[in-house]
Amino acid sequence: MSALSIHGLWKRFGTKIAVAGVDLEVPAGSFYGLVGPNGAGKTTTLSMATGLLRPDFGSVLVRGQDLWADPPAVKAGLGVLPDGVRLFDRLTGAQLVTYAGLLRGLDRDTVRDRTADLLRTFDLSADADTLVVDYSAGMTKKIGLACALVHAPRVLVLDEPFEAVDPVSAANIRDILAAYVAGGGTVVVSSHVMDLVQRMCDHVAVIAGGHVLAQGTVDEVRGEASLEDRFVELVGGRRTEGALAWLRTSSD
Ligand SMILES: Nc1ncnc2c1ncn2[C@@H]1O[C@H](COP(=O)(O)OP(=O)(O)OP(=O)(O)O)[C@@H](O)[C@H]1O
Repeated sequence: MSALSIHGLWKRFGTKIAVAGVDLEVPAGSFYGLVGPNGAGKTTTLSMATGLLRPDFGSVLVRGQDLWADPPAVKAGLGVLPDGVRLFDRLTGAQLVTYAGLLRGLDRDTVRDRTADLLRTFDLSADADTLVVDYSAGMTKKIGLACALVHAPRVLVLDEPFEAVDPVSAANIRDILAAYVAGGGTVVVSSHVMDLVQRMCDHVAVIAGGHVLAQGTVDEVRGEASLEDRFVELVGGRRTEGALAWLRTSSD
């Protein structure tokens, strides 16, 4: 069974078609990368795939269950790190993770233990009592990830989890996610870092202009090339030649 199965997903904002008939099959137990240029429709797709944004058309099955038929029930099995959604940042880091755990129906003792574990793992124990509004961008990402993990979901959907995260924390997050996948979980991540996706993920989809251009195992999609070269080939768009001529100091 697929962990996530998306069929014919469409979303329009005014005259802008952000997602134009996206189909994705995320096998259970896979580490799935979603890549695409700015404005490709990744965040819109993931928002619809996680119950944050209602699609105009299309269906989303999470482990065989129709998400939009019963969002609260199906969302219970998902852990989500949305991109650009405001957290309740007037809470401290510890309060925010606690709140996320209680909201997911965990008992207080379990929430207390897991919150401490997560803060330690993400190197945030020293800032447990700092307001999230005062966190750096990378710390905010990590506390968001802790909130996504606290109820031990079977499927994790993470929109740009490594953005602004320092290299040591990124390596820790990679290890945590790899162990989670090894333990039977499924991870979907969007990222702009092709090298990271090539090394970390076993499956990948390339999306541009609201369409899926390629999907499959990383080796199938990249063929003989690196994922980055294949991405540029699929998406096109290297158009710097002759651009911004006025920026060159040699034109003085
Ligand atoms: N709420 C909205 N209202 C209007 N247009 C939107 C809205 N959200 C997204 N869009 C548009 O939909 C398109 C896809 O946006 P989306 O955020 O899904 O792209 P993305 O692939 O996540 O991009 P990036 O890599 O830059 O984060 C863009 O053209 C964007 O301007």
